[in-house]
Amino acid sequence: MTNQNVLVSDAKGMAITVTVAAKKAMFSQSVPKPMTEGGGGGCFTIPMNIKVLKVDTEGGAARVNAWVDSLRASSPTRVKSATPQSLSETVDYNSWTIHHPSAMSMFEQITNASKGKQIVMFLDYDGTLSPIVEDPDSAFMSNEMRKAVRDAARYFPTAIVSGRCRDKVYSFVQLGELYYAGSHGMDIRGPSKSSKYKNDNQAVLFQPASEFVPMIDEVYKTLLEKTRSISGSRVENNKFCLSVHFRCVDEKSWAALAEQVRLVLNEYPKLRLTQGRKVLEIRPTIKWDKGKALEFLLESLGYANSNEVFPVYIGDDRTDEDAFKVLRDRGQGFGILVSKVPKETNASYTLQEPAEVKDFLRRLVKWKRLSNQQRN
Ligand SMILES: O=P(O)(O)OC[C@H]1O[C@H](O[C@H]2O[C@H](CO)[C@@H](O)[C@H](O)[C@H]2O)[C@H](O)[C@@H](O)[C@@H]1O
Repeated sequence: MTNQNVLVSDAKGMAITVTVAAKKAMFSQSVPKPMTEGGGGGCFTIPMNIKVLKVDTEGGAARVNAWVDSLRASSPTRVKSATPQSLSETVDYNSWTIHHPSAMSMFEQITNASKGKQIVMFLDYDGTLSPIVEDPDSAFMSNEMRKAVRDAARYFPTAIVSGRCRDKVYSFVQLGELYYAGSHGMDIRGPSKSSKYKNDNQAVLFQPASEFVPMIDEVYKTLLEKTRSISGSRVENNKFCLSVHFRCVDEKSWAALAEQVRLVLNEYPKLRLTQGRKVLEIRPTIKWDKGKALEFLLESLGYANSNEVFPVYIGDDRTDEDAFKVLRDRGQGFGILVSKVPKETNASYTLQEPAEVKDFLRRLVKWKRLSNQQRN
């Protein structure tokens, strides 16, 4: 892969800048070749591919039930406590943490593995920087978390990688010095504020799904109409993708809501479904996800084929697994899953909740400051 930029056109014929490797990854079947050198963090992983929920016209009821079961399994209704309650929960939890230890308890091993390399930080938003709340418009991040992210960005190039629309996630984070990859990586922008990592000759702007915007708008309007009678349902327009929220819907109506999604999607074979935390996400069938966005950003930062980079990706969602898998396949850096409950994951380490993410970022900044002082 090279770090050379090329111009391609979006649907409106506007020139946008993409790197050669990103263009290749987007339009070909092949995934960029995994790196075999420069491995960093430990990888105790259970191989797992993110579930892409298939849309078919037959067996609709079975399909809808499978989605609902999958939504339930991936987003436990209530976590009573951070610590497991029953003996079997304790056994499950303990064996899971052997394979995915806490990033706080493994802090020294992590920083040792990163020595001599540039840490690049990738942060998911919902459930990672902000706690999960019922109203998606109120998922604010605390000022302490903002400060922790700002401090981290002083030492490490930092990107927010979110399923949200880029403008929306920017309005929550409000830090101009970061990279933002909104709509599951389908809308990437570099820092707007001066940053020591920004390369002005290489404006990062990438929107691989722009031709889908009219279709997404159409589906958004149709879904709003079709789901209006389902109390608590909500459809969120994330520009290049949509989220259909189940969180405030009575579980008895989940199948009805999922059925509406299925019926609408039957008309759009160029769209696919993925799922997050009590949410079904509708997005274009292009080969682009958070993992591809991570690779694109690394390349834009000049680390396409470098052994001197140590990417750290922190996320809580199934869609973050694409990025964890990229890091595992590259054997570079590591993923950290934010979760209080055992989950299948390609992440190497875990943190329990956003408060721990903040502590981890603070500790990393403190460690970096100290090691810089010792060097000078
Ligand atoms: O990639 P992310 O930044 O994690 O975004 C994924 C989805 O996050 C939001 O939904 C989730 O958080 C909401 C607020 O806490 C919560 O109400 C919802 O149940 C969660 O699924 C966002 O609203 C979605 O559009 C994103 O796709």
